[in-house]
Amino acid sequence: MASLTASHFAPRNSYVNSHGSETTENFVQIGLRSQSMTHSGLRSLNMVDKLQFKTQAFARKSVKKAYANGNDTPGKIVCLQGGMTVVFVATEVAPWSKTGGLGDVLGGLPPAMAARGHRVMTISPRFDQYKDAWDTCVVAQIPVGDRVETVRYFHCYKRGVDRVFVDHPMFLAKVWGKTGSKIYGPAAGEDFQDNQLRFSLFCLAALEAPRVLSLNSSKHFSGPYGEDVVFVANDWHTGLLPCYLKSMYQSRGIYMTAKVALCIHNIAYQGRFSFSDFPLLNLPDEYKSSFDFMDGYNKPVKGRKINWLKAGILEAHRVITVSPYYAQELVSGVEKGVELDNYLRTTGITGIVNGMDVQEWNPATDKYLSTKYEITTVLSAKPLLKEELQAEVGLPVDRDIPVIGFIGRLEEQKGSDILAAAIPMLVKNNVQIIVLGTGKKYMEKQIAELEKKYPDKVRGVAKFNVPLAHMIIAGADFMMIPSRFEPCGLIQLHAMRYGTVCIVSSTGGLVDTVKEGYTGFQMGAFNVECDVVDQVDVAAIVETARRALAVYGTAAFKEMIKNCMSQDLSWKVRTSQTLGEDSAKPKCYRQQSWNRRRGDCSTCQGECRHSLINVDNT
Ligand SMILES: Nc1ncnc2c1ncn2[C@@H]1O[C@H](COP(=O)(O)OP(=O)(O)O[C@H]2O[C@H](CO)[C@@H](O)[C@H](O)[C@H]2O)[C@@H](O)[C@H]1O
Repeated sequence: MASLTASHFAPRNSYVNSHGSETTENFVQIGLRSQSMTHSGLRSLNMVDKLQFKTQAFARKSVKKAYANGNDTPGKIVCLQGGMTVVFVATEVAPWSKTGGLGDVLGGLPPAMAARGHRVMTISPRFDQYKDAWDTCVVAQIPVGDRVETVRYFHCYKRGVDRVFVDHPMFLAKVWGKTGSKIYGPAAGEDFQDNQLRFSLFCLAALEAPRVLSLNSSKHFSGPYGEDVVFVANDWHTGLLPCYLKSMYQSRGIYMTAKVALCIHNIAYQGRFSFSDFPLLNLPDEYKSSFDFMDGYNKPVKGRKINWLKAGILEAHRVITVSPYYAQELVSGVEKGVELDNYLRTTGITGIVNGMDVQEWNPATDKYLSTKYEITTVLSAKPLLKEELQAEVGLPVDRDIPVIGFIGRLEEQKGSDILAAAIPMLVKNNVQIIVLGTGKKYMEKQIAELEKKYPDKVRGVAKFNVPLAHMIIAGADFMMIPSRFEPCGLIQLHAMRYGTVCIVSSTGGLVDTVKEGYTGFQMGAFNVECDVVDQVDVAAIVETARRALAVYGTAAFKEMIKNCMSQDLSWKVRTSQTLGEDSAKPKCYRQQSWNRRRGDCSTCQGECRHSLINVDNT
């Protein structure tokens, strides 16, 4: 069976050449949880506590008090003397830069951390002239390849977080914009030739920032961040960060207490390059073995390679990922671990489910919706929003026709090709299907052809369109998420918050967050082979959609809408859930009795899906 490594994945994280990027989060969650007043939380903190958690009791008490008082903004919160200094490093930070979920997480998690009393910075490239970020006039000289480059730091302070942007022509001159695929390459699926130099420069600039910037926007903190820092690196682009920390700083007595947590948002993108490129990275030879990698692919060169993500995994102090079930999948074997499973089994990996940004995604205040709503008004608001959505995309306007939405990159991970194969059968039902996504050209074409064939039933919008994404999330009755694999997935969280019932494949975070018959419908795990569309999976989509459509409009469906909306899916609650009471419940780490259709485990009656899977050998 072809592994997920094959060059199936598109651009933004291109694949065997340069690759995806995303966020940071789990580690933060660890930090959050560390204050969540549970034993297990503190236990799983063992890395963090070595860093800065010197006054845990005080911190826990203060946070408890702050939340008891309803405080959730940094302006109001008690300043925690025992809090951490956390620096998130990622190529995307919404709303300034975003091609997918990485940007979302970097947008939402840091403010949640700050609200807990931590001092929090994010660092990302300055891809555009962001109107709210000012030139600090601080520059740094950064060795990159065989030359030295000057970077400038731009800054703004939002929701308690120092947002820092690294300015250099390798970012801004190439991209000029926040959502284009040009963050990683000139077009979808292509990488910039100099991506290794770009992200090497970015990692070093990120390591300099906490030392050279003196930031004073916060009421609670001022001056440089200093050296007692927890860096949260995200995905392969930041895999060099722990290597540089050790080789260029700690070897000189700097950052001696600093640590790096590496968060994997998507292991399919690893940053594999020719082995002969190693000297470009300015690392001592002793690091070669951490990068050394053999695979059977010819991209970008045949044979021996360097692998940035592998090095990040081996050199970071801790490895985390975005859901417990994905953590399990990553260590389960070569297919889902994409040839890094054996290293992860050695280092250990902790999975903590993502939260979502409940400010950006709030049906009660959503600026893209003409009708705002919450749980008590959802049943009257949704039909209106559905009609608007139908009119917007040019489908027949009829509130009684159930609408299924799909939002995501059109590529194998997201299973848009499986959905396309299922659509001719799906449209035999009384249903409309709206697909919003960009990605591989042949998949965009597939959707366009289906639209031509079924003009009254199918719409495909091949654009990155945030307002329309909000309209679909609110106006659709169901959200279809047929991913071959899904580390966590944010679409289903957004959808549930808006009372839109999800139909999901049983993988990664979709297993952890969508409960069969209660908040959605599970389709079972799909074949991860990317170069085939498995007819069993097509049938699973058709059969599950039929099951969901049969419930549409019934009292049970209304109940599901309410179940979805009554969950708190924010970062705040996520963190306390995962490290809090759920970690005390019985766990089924292997989920041997997993029922792929029902989406739960008969041994634990589903409880295992909320447990913290800590595959930790350290
Ligand atoms: N055409 C379009 N127009 C407008 N908006 C669009 C869009 N296509 C996608 N989006 C938006 O981009 C985000 C995608 O979120 P996903 O969780 O699917 O992320 P992705 O796969 O990129 O991220 C990876 O990282 C995240 C974060 O850890 C994991 O949840 C996920 O499983 C992993 O694959 C959503 O906010 C969605 O609305």
